[in-house]
Parts: sequence; C-alpha cells; structure tokens
Amino acid sequence: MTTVLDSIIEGVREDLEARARQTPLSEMQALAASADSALDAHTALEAGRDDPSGVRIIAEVKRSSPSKGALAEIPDPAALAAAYQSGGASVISVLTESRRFGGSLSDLAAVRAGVDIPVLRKDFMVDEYQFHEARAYGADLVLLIVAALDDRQLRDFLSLTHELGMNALVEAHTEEEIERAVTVGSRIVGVNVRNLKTLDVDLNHYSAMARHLPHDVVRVAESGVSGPDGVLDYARQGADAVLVGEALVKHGDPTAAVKSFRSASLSKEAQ
Ligand SMILES: O=P(O)(O)OC[C@@H](O)[C@@H](O)c1c[nH]c2ccccc12
Repeated sequence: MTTVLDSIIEGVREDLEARARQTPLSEMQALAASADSALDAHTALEAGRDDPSGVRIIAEVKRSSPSKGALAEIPDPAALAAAYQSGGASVISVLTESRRFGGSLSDLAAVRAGVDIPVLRKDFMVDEYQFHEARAYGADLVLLIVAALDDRQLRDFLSLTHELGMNALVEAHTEEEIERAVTVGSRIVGVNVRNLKTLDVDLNHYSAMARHLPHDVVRVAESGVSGPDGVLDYARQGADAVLVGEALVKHGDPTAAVKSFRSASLSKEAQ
C-alpha cells in the first residue's frame, strides 16, 4: 500500500533530480564547503528538561501541510523567524519541501540570514545531494525520518551530517523506530506524535514512547501543540525541546506565542 509518506518522497525525489541537473553534486559540495560553519544545535537544545528557564522551543516556518492544507501565507519567513527568536526560540525549523508544505530552499537561506540561532532544514532527506544542499543554504541541523530510511541509509546519512558539521534531529514514531535511531548513535531524537503514514495525531503517544528514550539523548516532542498547555504537557513528560508549527504560524503574535510557550513550561513542577 502506498502511504502518504511514500507519495511525498516520490515528489521530493523528482524535484531534487531537477535541482541536481541544474547544480551538479560536485558544485553543491563546493558550495557547502565554502559556507560559514554550522552552529551547534545540540548545545542549544540539550538540558531543556532540567533547566529552570524552561523547555526549549523549536519554532517552525510552515505554510501548509498535507493534513491541514493552507495554514499561513508567511510572505517574509525571515521576519517570522526573527520574531520567534525574540520570543526565546532555541532553534528555527524551516520546511523546504514545496509540493505539500509550500516551503523552499530560499526560505531556508532567508531565515538563516535573519536569525543567529541554529536553523533546521525540515524536509524528507533521502539522497546525499540534499545534505550538501542543506549546508550550502545555511542549515545547522537536518531532519532524518527513521520511517523513510533503512538502517544503512540512516547510518550513512547521520555520518554525512556530522562530517558536514551539522546535527541531525532523528524522528521516530514507534518504539522500534526509537530503537533504530538510538542504535545508529543519534544524539537528538524526536518523537513525532503524528503518524506520517496516515497523518493521525495522538497526543498521548509521546508519553507512551518517551520512556524508551535513553537519558543521554536530547528528547524532542513533535507536533500537536495547540497552546501553552500542550507545551507544559510535553515538558512534564520529560521533553528537552518541543517542536511547534501550526499553533505558531497561525497565532498572529509569534513573539508573544513563543514567550507564552516557554513560560508555560516553567510551571512544570506545580501540579
Ligand atoms: O504543526 P504542528 O502540529 O505543530 O507540527 C509541527 C511539526 O512537528 C511537523 O511539521 C512535522 C513533524 N515531522 C515532520 C516531518 C515532515 C514534515 C513536517 C513534520
């Protein structure tokens, strides 16, 4: 059966082949090598679970999604990212997939130029080319989706990411995927409560999965936050960082929204 994830990846491959015809791999490698070095996203995210200043927020620039359709126009992604940074975001996530999420590599470059915190290239990474491309456009961190990769790809792409000086947010949805992520040596692991094969969201899924995460990986809770309470919930369940898209792009005052999410997590101890 073809899943949503399979069909997204088919489009991603077509688009990347077209880009690679324009700018061959060797040229992209040279561009990546001459880019400013990547910022340390691991340090920016670690210890969020013990820090009295609250859980880390990964704030996303996302125009649309396969599950919800159009979310926000975002005419100036750099301004949105700068607003997230002023609210206290630790990392900016930029969707670069175009067909379903309305993103682009120019969004990534614009955001990179507009903030001085680490930037995540959020895409479906299935080919070596995309990693050099991510670096060339200024990414500090890339997403690796365990469900989209076999163990060998996962291992090879994780090493390539590290060779390029970047970190990877390795995304899992099931216990088995968490185990695969940890076995290859992932240092930042995300649990996406949205199943990318069906797009179903189950908020209770994080707590069911989080107990399988070892203590020494940075734990990221992804998706489904609709307000400060959602962030608090994930913080109580031991997340170091929470990745939020829709609720932030639709809020209207992104700086205030990020602030309120961070301060919500401070009431973690009060039950
Ligand atoms: O908009 P939300 O529900 O806050 O979700 C954000 C983020 O977790 C989601 O965009 C996401 C998580 N993993 C992905 C992989 C590909 C594309 C998108 C995603």
